[in-house]
Amino acid sequence: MFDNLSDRLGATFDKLRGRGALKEQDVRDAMREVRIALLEADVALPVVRRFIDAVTEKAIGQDVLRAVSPGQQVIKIVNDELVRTLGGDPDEEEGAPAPEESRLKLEVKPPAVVMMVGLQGSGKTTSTAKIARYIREKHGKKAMMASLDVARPAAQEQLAVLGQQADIATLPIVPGQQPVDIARRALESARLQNFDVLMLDTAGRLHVDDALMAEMKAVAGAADPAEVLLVVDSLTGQDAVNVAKSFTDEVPLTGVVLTRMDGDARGGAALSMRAVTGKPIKFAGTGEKLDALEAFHPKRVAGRILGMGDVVSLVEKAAATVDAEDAERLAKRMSKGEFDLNDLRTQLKQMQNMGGLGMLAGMLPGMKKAKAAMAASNMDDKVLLHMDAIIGSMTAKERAKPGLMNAKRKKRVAAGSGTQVQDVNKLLKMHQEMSKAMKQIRKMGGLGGLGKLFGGGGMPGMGGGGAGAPSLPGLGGSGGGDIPPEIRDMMNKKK
Ligand SMILES: Nc1nc2c(ncn2[C@@H]2O[C@H](COP(=O)(O)OP(=O)(O)OP(=O)(O)O)[C@@H](O)[C@H]2O)c(=O)[nH]1
Repeated sequence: MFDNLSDRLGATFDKLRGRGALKEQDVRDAMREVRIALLEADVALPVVRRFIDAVTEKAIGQDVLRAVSPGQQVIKIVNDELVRTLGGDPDEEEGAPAPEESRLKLEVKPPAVVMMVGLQGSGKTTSTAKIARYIREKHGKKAMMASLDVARPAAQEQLAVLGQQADIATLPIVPGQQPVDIARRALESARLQNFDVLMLDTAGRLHVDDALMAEMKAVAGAADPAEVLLVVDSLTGQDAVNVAKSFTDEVPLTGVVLTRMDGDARGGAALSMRAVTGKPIKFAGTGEKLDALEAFHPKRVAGRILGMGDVVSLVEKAAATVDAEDAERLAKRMSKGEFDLNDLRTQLKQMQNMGGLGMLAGMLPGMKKAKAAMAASNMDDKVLLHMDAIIGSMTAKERAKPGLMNAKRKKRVAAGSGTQVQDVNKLLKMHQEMSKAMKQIRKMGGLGGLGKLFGGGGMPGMGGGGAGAPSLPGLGGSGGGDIPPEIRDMMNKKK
């Protein structure tokens, strides 16, 4: 699991922290954890080996040994290797477009044929419509779709329905016509009607077999496709990679579409795919809706693998421990953009239940600053108890509006809670940062939105309906599996 990878890395690198230099043995110990995590994520063994070797070699190098923060250095090396394994360049600029090899090559004499192949149920038909739509939105090109699936009853109708939904032309169905003939008719029709692109949705099978491959070859021969995209279900892990390997050997694939990335928190298929097949992943399907398709960005996916998986385990922990009533009250307030010291107190209680402050803050991308504030004030879980006492010594008014407190009141509160004025100030500073972070998270659709991205439930206490908590209004996720652009940006920025 991805959260295992980050858990393991976190635990291992915590041990490394503060030692000043990385010893070979430390790196090897850390890599053992990485290896287990990757294998658990269903990454193919040769890919795991290559990955570990590459990281080990770089990590034991001179530069790393001189580093101030060895743990972080290794995390960076692991991250960069993830990006490379996914087919990206770790040094590319933030916000750069998808790598060249991941882009569609449509600059041929129109109509450019995009042939979709894959097993039954992989999401081929849905992806065909998604890509036709994508081509219109991102390339400004007009696409026509044709289904060559004469094996599955109603497959052609399914594509026609999707075409209607997305306002994309489909080739009229002629009952009884065979795939190669349909392909020829589609080409002719697309040419006559001046379509830029022709999407061919081919038949699937339950397994790779000779008849299927023969049909794919015949269609490719007749249609001379500019792109042959293999659609595989990322949830099937190494099976997806094996399917891809079989197709690669038979059909001139130009790229891979990984569907159901919205439900795949492990990324094993993504990590193995390129290394095993040598074909770039061009798109990731992120939901059932027709706009749930992303150009494949290795850096983003690497970021998700390393960092964002934390959110899932956080969600699970939260679901098990958070008091549902508190959570609902807090969510309501936060949905109005309110977060005072009473809320902070509730939140602190929940954080304690969930394993402490630092852990929680470390998990939430929006909480970076709050975490820095905590680190700066040397806050640990003992301080968490003090904070509860400090807030308990304030008046109701002060809890609602902490800005009201003057120096004299702060002194009183400190005395009343058995702490120092500087502790009170630290707490206020932290509240400020958290309240900012909360607003940011709220803007992004709430933690529910984050949780849903990775197939987890929402995060109770902060919105979204997690197991064991009621569905909370206001802050819920953005629905579906769509990744809101803000979160996408955030995932991109997060290293
Ligand atoms: N969550 C999620 N669901 C998807 C995704 N892509 C496709 N699906 C769903 O998966 C199911 C199967 O998709 P289809 O497009 O019918 O599969 P297919 O490969 O064309 O199947 P055949 O035509 O039988 O070969 C549908 O319910 C889709 O909505 C995705 O990226 N995420």
